[in-house]
Amino acid sequence: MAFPDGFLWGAATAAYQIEGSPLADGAGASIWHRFCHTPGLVHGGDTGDVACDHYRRWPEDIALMRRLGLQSYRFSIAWGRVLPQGTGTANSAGLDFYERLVDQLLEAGIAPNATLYHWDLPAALDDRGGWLNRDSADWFAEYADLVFRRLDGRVKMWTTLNEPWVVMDGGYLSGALAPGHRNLFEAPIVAHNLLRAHGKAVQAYRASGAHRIGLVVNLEPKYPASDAPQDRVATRRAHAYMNRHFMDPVFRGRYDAVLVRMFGAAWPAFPASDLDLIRTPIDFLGINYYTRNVVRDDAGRFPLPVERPVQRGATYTETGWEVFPQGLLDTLNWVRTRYGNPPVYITENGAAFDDPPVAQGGAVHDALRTDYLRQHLRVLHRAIAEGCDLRGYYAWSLLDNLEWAHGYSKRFGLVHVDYRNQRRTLKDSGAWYARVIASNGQCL
Ligand SMILES: OC[C@@H]1[C@@H](O)[C@H](O)[C@@H](O)c2[nH]c(CCc3ccccc3)c[n+]21
Repeated sequence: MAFPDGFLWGAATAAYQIEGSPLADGAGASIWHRFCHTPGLVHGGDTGDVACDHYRRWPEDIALMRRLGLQSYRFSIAWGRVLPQGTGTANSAGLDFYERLVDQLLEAGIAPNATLYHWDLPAALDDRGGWLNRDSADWFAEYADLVFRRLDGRVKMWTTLNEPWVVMDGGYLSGALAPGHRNLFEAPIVAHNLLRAHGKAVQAYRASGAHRIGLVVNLEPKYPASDAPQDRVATRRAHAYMNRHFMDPVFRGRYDAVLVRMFGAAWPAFPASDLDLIRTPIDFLGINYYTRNVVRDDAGRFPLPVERPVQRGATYTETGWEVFPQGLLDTLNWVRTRYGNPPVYITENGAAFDDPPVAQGGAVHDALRTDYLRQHLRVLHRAIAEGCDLRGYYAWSLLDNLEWAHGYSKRFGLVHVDYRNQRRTLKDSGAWYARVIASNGQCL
């Protein structure tokens, strides 16, 4: 099933998950450096101090990308390497690192796709209120403008934020992610400032940039556990809370009324002009898709109880997510019909399984991951046939890496990393993905 000519095949990573050396060469600490170094918050006390040592081994990792035949590589820039205090004086060593990485990617024929924010806020800005401070939108725009002026042209695909919903829900409601707050009143303020920051960065790009910029969202389709009214109402609420929460303001310039009602007294009165900023047009949407959510009656409780009722006969990943490729098709058709069929890249899709150990001679027979990826790529072909303007796909992830609060216990990589000696081993799924890319999906 060949994909359209020009369909872009890639793999994705994020700075704090792979780079290591978080304080090297003048870099400023991030909230994830602080979070990992706070006892009890991350599995096994794991930190990003070393991770995949990509800050030093990036030439070797670009060689791996060439071996996979990647046409594009999605990575994130650590704000604190570029601006150690988050604003003010730039750190040339930090900018140099990303400049060298980008130049070598281009040398290898791999198109860089740079994410400005993948959760690693400079700790110095968190000390000033972080995303709770309305000034955060200006701080982000200052950082974005600096990076655009240095790298735009060599980087031709930019995204502002990775998954503002996860930043809000994980960082300020469940507290499972940095900075670990649990405050219903903070969540909408953070979400709104993230969206304002996105809008200001897009406006900064329109002033100096010459290529394309978008936003990356995690979308998880919600299905009622039954036709019972209370299950259907709960499903609509879950859909409002995760999926329409950021898509509606960015593409339609207003928040979902169901969402506003759910927050009730915790929903502030935002200036109407903010929504004009937030809806500044973008060039493409990045969608991170992993699984679906079956929703049962939530009895009106809020924040929503996070539950995933087990689906008989389904396969589950090591992170407890049901393998449900149909949800990707449903999601893409929902975006197509509700938001005017914007150009879309799947900026993350992948799975953690209990991979077998590296076999003699260096192989990792991760058949479950290959099957997961194959099922989801087949669905993409159908989505294109049904009219979705789907431009490309990035597998999550190039490398096994730091899976946030799970530490190194969950492996998503197409390439296995032995953290004892940093040895990389191409998994069977990686070799298979290389064949998919070489055949433009024909072999699926
Ligand atoms: O969990 C796998 C990946 C992370 O390693 C990426 O950094 C992040 O962009 C990302 N997002 C999602 C889906 C949203 C989600 C994140 C965390 C927890 C639950 C859902 C899965 N992933």
